[in-house]
Amino acid sequence: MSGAPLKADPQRARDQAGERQVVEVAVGVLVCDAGEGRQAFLMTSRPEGKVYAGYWEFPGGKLEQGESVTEALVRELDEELGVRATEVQPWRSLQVDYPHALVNLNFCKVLAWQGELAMREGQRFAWQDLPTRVAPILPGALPVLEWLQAEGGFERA
Ligand SMILES: Nc1nc2c([nH]c(=O)n2[C@H]2C[C@H](O)[C@@H](COP(=O)(O)OP(=O)(O)OP(=O)(O)O)O2)c(=O)[nH]1
Repeated sequence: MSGAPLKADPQRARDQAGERQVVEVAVGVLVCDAGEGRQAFLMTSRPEGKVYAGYWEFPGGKLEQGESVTEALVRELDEELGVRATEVQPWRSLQVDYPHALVNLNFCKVLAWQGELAMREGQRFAWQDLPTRVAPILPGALPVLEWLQAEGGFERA
């Protein structure tokens, strides 16, 4: 990853500015076949009680001690969605400077999983294509939409 972090909500003060550790996060873009050569991707809303509650994002969460990105993502997808990811492809990374934390987002494409989706944290979910129909979207999820747009295949019929 190169360049300055994306600064979210720049008008707000930063917590513990100067002594911040980078928090590693594993994020999954679940992709499914939407027919006629098109694809769709899964977005979920942030549960109550978390920062940016109600904002739409991609499922995932912070790495625990000793975990790899893939291990953390498999665990988070099980905890949040009740599925077992079986094909995880590391994709892009991005640093975001939020008022609450400095995070390094490790985005992976999730191309296969076992089990039915079950929102275990009371979140909402929506299969999306481009342009998306959900709002508001978390600042650190917005760049993903540009990357998907650039790749093509996710536009609405
Ligand atoms: N899951 C996810 N997190 C994202 C995305 N974009 C983005 O900036 N983030 C940020 C928001 C949070 O600061 C951080 C993820 O932390 P989190 O609080 O959701 O993680 P967690 O599930 O491990 O939470 P917890 O156990 O501490 O409650 O990454 C995204 O698309 N998905």
